[in-house]
Amino acid sequence: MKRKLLLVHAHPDDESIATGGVIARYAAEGVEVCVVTCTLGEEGEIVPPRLARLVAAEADQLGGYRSGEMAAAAVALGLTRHEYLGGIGRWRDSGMAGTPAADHPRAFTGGSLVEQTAQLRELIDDFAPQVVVTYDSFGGYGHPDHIRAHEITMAAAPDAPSVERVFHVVQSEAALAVGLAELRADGTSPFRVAADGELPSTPDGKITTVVDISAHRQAKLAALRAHETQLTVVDGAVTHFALTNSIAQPIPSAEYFVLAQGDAHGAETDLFGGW
Ligand SMILES: CC(=O)N[C@H]1[C@@H](O[C@@H]2[C@H](O)[C@H](O)[C@@H](O)[C@H](O)[C@H]2O)O[C@H](CO)[C@@H](O)[C@@H]1O
Ligand SMILES: [Zn+2]
Repeated sequence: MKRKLLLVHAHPDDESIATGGVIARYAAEGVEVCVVTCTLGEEGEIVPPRLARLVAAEADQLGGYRSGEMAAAAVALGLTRHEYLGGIGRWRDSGMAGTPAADHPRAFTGGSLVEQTAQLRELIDDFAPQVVVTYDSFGGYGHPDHIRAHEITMAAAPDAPSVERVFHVVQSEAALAVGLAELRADGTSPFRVAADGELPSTPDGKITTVVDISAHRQAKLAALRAHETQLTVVDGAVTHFALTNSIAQPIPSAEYFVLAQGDAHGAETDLFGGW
């Protein structure tokens, strides 16, 4: 049976930041991979000064520009199917918690949970994945759109006939600490290295699945570079990245998951393991 993996993300860039390695790995292994992105990331900040006026408060063109970044990242990852929830432009980036963007009439978090869940379920029934990946209930770091993406996925996926496993992608506490220590020891990052405990992570005792993505790290880096409005990739002794907040973050050679539903047998190092 053809293996199929579906990943549900909030903004263009999340697919590469959180799961770029597993997308590249499984696509290379012949798994059919589909990413659903819930918004166009219209409310994002912008790194390159030459693009600064695209922001929502000025030309309000960032969403369209990021759709192009998303397409380029898909090519870098070997991703062959990408969907926007409800169709491109249906749901708008709600902004960080507490910002007025949440009041926009098309804001993702202001939309109907029932409608959005039905839109996702329609995609799941059409694609028929055995494995579905999204964020944990905190959305990874608390962004309202990430939390809503978790909510609709956990409403739509578990009882879909094809779905056998649902995973939450998380940051490994241990891998993050090692990566930050390497960045501090290297001492050459142009960005501030996050302090221990500053970035959200999951205790490794809760992690069920560690997928080695070292063979696909270059594809992940290329996909990250495609999202130039949102982040900077720093090449060097310790290749790392920083979002628009200019906080240096490591790029581990594995991606980490917590099995939220399904049979854990054989899933220690492979989302499809044991089958
Ligand atoms: C990775 C991610 O989810 N990015 C979101 C996030 O962007 C952050 C936001 O602009 C914050 O104010 C910055 O300090 C941080 O560096 C950014 O990563 O929220 C944006 C607005 O909702 C969203 O467009 C972006 O994809
Ligand atoms: Zn996001």
